[in-house]
Amino acid sequence: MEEIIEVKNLSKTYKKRKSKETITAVNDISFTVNKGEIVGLLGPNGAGKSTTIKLICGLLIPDSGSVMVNGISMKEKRLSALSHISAVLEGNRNLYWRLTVRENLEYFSGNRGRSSKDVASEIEDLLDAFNLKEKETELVNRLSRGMQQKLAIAVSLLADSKVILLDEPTLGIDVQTGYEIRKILRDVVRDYDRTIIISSHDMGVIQELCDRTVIINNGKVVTDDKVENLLRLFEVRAYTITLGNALSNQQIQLLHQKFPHLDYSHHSLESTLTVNLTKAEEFYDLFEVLKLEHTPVESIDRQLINFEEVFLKIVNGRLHNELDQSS
Ligand SMILES: Nc1ncnc2c1ncn2[C@@H]1O[C@H](COP(=O)(O)OP(=O)(O)OP(=O)(O)O)[C@@H](O)[C@H]1O
Repeated sequence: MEEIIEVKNLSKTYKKRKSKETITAVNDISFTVNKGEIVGLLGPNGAGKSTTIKLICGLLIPDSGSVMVNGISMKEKRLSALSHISAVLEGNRNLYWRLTVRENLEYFSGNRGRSSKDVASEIEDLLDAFNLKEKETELVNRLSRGMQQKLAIAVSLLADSKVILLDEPTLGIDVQTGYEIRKILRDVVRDYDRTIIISSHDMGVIQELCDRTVIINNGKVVTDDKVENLLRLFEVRAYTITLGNALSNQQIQLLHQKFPHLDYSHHSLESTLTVNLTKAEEFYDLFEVLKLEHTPVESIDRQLINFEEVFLKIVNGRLHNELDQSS
């Protein structure tokens, strides 16, 4: 696969104005993005996602490390590298507020050197696909936040650049418009044959749209893998076992020795064990311990894990344990 973005050992610190305190927002981050991929940048608040996006689109200059866009160094040939990138940044939608929807589409495509004849039919298609046809003569400052976001994404597609960076595309947008934006990104953007990097908190966006996700925490890459691999890593081994009786202290101790990440809860109505099993044989170990006190098993459910849970496990440092167990 052909690589279009290479982020190498990127670091960026900020200085707080008043206290002069230094904040390391991005700390030696490296990853690559191949042509045609949709890659999600995921991470908790303050992880460094927006800073990474701003470094990739040249809005910030790194303290160290490099960004290559289509083989061109952002540091050495900034304008040439930037000609391959369109960015829709959070809180700054790069639109002219006193122009109408259609005028924005026409203006920005012209701005990127495309003739109005060339883009005429594309503009019609985008107005349709983004459900903005009815609003084409509306001034941008009269549009809702969701419509402005859709327009900003449409403008980025018209710019004809190879890479689109979307920072939090569904943040602060209602459920319906969020769904529409995801659908547009899934259906339309793929037709436009673009490479996309999306930063988001929205697990729906990551799970539905992204081929791969780079998870960032405290300015570092924690994992970089296909969404389906991350889901599989956790999904196949998590079981919840409902017991007929409470466990004895000896049983709890033995189970914790064998399964360090086991969760045991006991309420007046129910006792449950939640455990990640690496191999089927581990069931025998578990049942041996239950047999000591003839603890009845009422049910065994394999847990269906969603991406949100996977994400929490990863940022809470559980990934390495899971990886160690699976190797
Ligand atoms: N201009 C700035 N000046 C000082 N510190 C900053 C600045 N911008 C970001 N930071 C700090 O850098 C760290 C990373 O911020 P960044 O916005 O990149 O994270 P993020 O993952 O995008 O967070 P969020 O999801 O909350 O938007 C945070 O601790 C943040 O407070």
